[in-house]
Amino acid sequence: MTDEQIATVADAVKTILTAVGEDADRPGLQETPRRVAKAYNEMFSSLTEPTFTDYKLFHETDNADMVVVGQIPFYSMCEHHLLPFFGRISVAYVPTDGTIIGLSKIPRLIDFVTHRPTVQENVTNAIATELTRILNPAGVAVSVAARHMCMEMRGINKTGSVTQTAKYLGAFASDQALKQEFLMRAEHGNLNL
Ligand SMILES: Nc1nc2c(ncn2[C@@H]2O[C@H](COP(=O)(O)OP(=O)(O)OP(=O)(O)O)[C@@H](O)[C@H]2O)c(=O)[nH]1
Ligand SMILES: [Zn+2]
Repeated sequence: MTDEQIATVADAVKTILTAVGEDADRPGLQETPRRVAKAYNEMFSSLTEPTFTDYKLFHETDNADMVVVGQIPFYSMCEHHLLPFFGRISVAYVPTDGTIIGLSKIPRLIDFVTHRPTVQENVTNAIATELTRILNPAGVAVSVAARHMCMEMRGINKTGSVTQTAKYLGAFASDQALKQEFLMRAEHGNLNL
């Protein structure tokens, strides 16, 4: 966000504090609007990036087995309440023609799709869609498990409930054994590390 956008968000936060009945000028709150604006600048950082471009592809392997990156932590904000949802994402793809992506770029892609107001289903689908665009792989699998603060600290108040979503494309959609192997490796493959 620009300095002007940060100032606008800070003004809006001060308005909210006053509207809910706080004294926005009391000492403990004087810096709060600007802190919240800076926090939003981090949490919504990908709104200033139109597309995900920060990746390199390699063609150094003839490996056609699935690559699994499991249990990647993420934080996002639900677009309905602007409250956090967070959890873990497991991603797998089956390379085509030995084309692979730098491993760190998968968590970077997760940051790109989660650092904006969104819903869990969109996070799940966007990761699968972007990896398909980038890698044209033989298959993509994405599994997301998350806790939603809008279901825990307000509303229905169900503490600890876990929402699970998944997207399977290509070989993972057509081959049940491959899907099962992904789920097994994503959930249990790192227990001894
Ligand atoms: N499908 C989906 N729903 C979500 C997600 N995050 C929040 N929600 C839901 O969005 C819905 C918004 O429903 P509304 O009825 O418009 O809002 P509300 O009155 O605050 O709903 P309650 O949470 O039931 O009090 C709620 O059911 C939330 O649980 C998400 O990632 N995916
Ligand atoms: Zn919500």
